[in-house]
Amino acid sequence: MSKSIRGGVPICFPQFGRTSDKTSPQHGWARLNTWTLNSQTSTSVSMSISSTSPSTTAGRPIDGHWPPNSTCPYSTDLNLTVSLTDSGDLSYSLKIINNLETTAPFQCLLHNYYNFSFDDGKITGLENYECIDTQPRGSEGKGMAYFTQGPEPIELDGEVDRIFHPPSGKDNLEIQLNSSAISLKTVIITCSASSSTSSSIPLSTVVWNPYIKKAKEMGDFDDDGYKSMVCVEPGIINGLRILKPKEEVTISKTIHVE
Ligand SMILES: O=P(O)(O)OC[C@H]1O[C@H](O)[C@H](O)[C@@H](O)[C@@H]1O
Repeated sequence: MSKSIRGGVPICFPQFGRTSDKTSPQHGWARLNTWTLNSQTSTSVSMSISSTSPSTTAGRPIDGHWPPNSTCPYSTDLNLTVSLTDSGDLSYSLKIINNLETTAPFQCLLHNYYNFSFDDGKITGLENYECIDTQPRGSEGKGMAYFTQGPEPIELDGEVDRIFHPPSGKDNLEIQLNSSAISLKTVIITCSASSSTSSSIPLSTVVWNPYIKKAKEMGDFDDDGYKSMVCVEPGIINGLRILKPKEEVTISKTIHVE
């Protein structure tokens, strides 16, 4: 097992964050293990990883579904294709496959890092989402704050670590980033998820910037690295989603700059 890179798009699977099982790594095993390169062209690359591969370690799933030290009851494969489209967009397709005749609970999140200016960056597209703010400001002090995101853009003003769940009926994400880090161009992130056994799956997202103190605490991050980045992390993280027997779930994401 290795350390995940801090940049690009680490894949968080089968959970986002930590579980009460302290032996289970933060954000799961998928970003910590080596993926197999399956095919490559000048504009695309396809790779995969399997929970049952002998080289995949720390493959513990989420609480209550896989007791510590038990044999893995699941067999899930992840197939990822990243490609550059004819119009210059970057496109991701991540397929999560349950190989068994039993169910398998999971969460999955694409932990994208973007070049972004802390000072003037603006994030839009999350109005009416239900926000869980893990780093609330002012009188709310420590703990969590819960609110509905208004129409105003999200700006960075300190440590930001917020989870946004969509309002009913809004399954697909479309988020815009604007900042001088990208010459005030707009980065448009669109993301959707579907299943082989049902229609679309609602997508949540996390917005994260570590700010000064956390940036200093992270050994693999420049002290002032927080000034030029933001993570916008779409995923299936509103509770656990249960993969049905043999079900396949696909998360598709496109990054477009205009
Ligand atoms: O340091 P990592 O394990 O890569 O996690 C980096 C960050 O990921 C997400 O954005 C979480 O919401 C943050 O709480 C966490 O700090």
